[in-house]
Amino acid sequence: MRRPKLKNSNSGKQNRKHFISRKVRGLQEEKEEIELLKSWIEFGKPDPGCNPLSNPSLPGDMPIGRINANSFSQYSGCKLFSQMPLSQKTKDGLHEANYKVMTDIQRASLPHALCGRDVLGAAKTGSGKTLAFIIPVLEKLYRARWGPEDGVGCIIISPTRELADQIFNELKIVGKHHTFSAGLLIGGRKDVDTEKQYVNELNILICTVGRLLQHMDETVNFECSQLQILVLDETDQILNKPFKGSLNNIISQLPNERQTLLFSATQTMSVQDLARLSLKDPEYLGVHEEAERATPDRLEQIAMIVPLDQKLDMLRSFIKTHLNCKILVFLSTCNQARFVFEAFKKLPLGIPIKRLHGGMKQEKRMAIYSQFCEQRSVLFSTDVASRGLDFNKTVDWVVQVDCPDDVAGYIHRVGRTARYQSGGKAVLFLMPSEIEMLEKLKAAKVPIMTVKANTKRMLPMSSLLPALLVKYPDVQQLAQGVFISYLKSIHVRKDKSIFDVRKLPIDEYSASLGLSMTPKIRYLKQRTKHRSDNEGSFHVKQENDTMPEFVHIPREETPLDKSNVEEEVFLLPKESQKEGKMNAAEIELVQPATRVLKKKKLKINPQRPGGTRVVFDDEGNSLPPLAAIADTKGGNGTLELDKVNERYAKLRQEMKERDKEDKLLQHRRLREKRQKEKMKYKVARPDDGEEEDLSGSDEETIVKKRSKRSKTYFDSDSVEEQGKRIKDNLGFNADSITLAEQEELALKLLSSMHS
Ligand SMILES: Nc1ncnc2c1ncn2[C@@H]1O[C@H](COP(=O)(O)OP(=O)(O)OP(=O)(O)O)[C@@H](O)[C@H]1O
Repeated sequence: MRRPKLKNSNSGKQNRKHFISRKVRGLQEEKEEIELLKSWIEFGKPDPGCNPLSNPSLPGDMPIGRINANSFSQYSGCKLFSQMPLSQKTKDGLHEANYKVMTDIQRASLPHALCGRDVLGAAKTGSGKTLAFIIPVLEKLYRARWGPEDGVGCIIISPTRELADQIFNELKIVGKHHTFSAGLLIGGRKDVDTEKQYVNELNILICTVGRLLQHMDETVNFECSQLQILVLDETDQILNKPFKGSLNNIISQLPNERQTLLFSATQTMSVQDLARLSLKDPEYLGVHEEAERATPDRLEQIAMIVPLDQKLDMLRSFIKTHLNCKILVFLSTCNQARFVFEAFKKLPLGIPIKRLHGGMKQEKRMAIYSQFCEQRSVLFSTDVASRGLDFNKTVDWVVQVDCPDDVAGYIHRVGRTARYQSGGKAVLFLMPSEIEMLEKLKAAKVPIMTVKANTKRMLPMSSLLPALLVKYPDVQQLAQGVFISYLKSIHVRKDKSIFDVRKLPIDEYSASLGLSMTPKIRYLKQRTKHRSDNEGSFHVKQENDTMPEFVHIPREETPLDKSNVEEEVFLLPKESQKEGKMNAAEIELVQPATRVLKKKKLKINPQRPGGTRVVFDDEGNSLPPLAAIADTKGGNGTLELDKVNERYAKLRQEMKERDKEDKLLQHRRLREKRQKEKMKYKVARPDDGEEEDLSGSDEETIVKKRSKRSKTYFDSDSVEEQGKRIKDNLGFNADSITLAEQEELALKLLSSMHS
């Protein structure tokens, strides 16, 4: 597009001056506000270890902020956001989102978090923990005058992609008037390469563990050495398996000098966890510890004893009698979510149904999640939706068809309803063998009432399934997958006093899924013996009566089977596989029963050239590379596996070290570059005493630099076209300069270059 000619150069100059002086005035005001906030926060900061909830709240007619030269209004204990030492931009964002009165966790944690302390916050589900960390993040970066040249200032880590997306949206709402750039970095997206290009330009990263680690490992310039604040949402989950290893890796790459905020409805942190996170005198704020119940007050909870083979009938009856409700149904495995969804699609319930599980494509997951927020429907989900998700506070019923792993799992699942000030209901189907769970729940202050299911009014589902399975072979395959994966999900659970696979009515369960024959499950008595001989050690099964074990005899593979296999592996403790810590029982779950683990000796011909690398012997004759480690002395050309392993380990080590050196070098270069840019920028900042100099090139540098502080939201899935997307997202800020103003500036630059 051609630049329009300026008709009147005088009026152009005047506009320019007007614009620049307005900008400078804005900067001066910002500087003064920051000074005020810093003094106010310092003046009224709560004593370490105190819970601000116990402080009296501020009377309504008290002045807010500076009272006289050296004193400020009290903020620890106050009830309204407007009484807190927050920037006007944050206050405006909160006001527009209709956030006025703080919740308990916000009242308790904000005063500590605002003055830079590490915080461990625990409060019931739906009590507003998200704002309790978003506000300190915005404020910390604002008071540090964080800008694009400063790079990543905050990392918020979430256990699931949907929760990360929800946090990102909340940040966009509350941080609307700030100029920071923020990015959503979550797995399951194709365009990681585009993310890599922009990740260093972002100030706030909201990410899942895996994607963050991927950037740390793969993005050449990824730099977070200036990190100011780290947030872990659902901390207890992130600190445990399967995230534990990755999180340790991430933490090791972050600077220790930072503020850390940890939040969850169920905090089960150990001293080691605190040490891992290098927390400094953290403030523990468990605001509902003294409460009578661990779950929201407006939540009604009931439990029903339902035998395994009647669960589907009960579920169908339940949904049919609650067609006007939004219902979230939890199942143990992806296979179950798939199967139940497919079956109910073919036997309609009279209400829209959806499914959500980890085996789905990311775009689909996001779409389902958004649809369920808006639409009255039934969502069949795995625990992927059990934590943090708000669904617009509109879920009426949470139905747990399968018992959760533990009490914490239960609290998070039921917490998807009765959020903030709304009410909700939850029902738990318990098998007779799982009744002990009720005691555990009651001991953890979960008020749950047992009701008797009215089996007479139960609508049959299992009786309809055999015909359905005959008609749809793909659903039949799914049913078989459900059978296997459900048994495995019970088998891998830790609490054996409740979850005992031997107590399950296997044949009845198989029949209730519509299967004409129970899939072959060979029960083996666990026998573990470690034997070592000359060839090394391996596991063999041995007699042991304590725990049964099962091995699934694989069927012929079909496309559906493939997905089942993925899920079955998913059900196993992944990290123990990775870390080589699987016990014999777990190994048996993944190995076909007939597979014999044998250590083979590979034979090679040392004279046969192979590969491109040439190795020479003492006489200068060329040898293939592996010949160097072949047992040539013995004369049989046998390749010693130990030597091979040793060699590979050495090579791996070398590569790791080189990789590390490269990364360090790259980081150093980048830091130097940033430092230079920052210096240039800081020299040119008006708050360093240069705001008076508004003529000539300095003034242009200031405004140009400041105008760069427009906001970018980077959500790599939100717009189709990459380049367009990034451009489109620039300039969200109401304070940022308009296109006409930018053109004007560019014009001035050009004319000053020519003159
Ligand atoms: N001060 C407030 N005023 C009004 N609504 C609020 C306030 N704080 C939070 N909310 C609303 O309450 C709901 C629950 O908040 P949030 O998702 O932060 O809860 P949570 O404690 O993080 O829950 P979970 O433990 O399930 O993650 C959201 O819809 C949020 O918009």
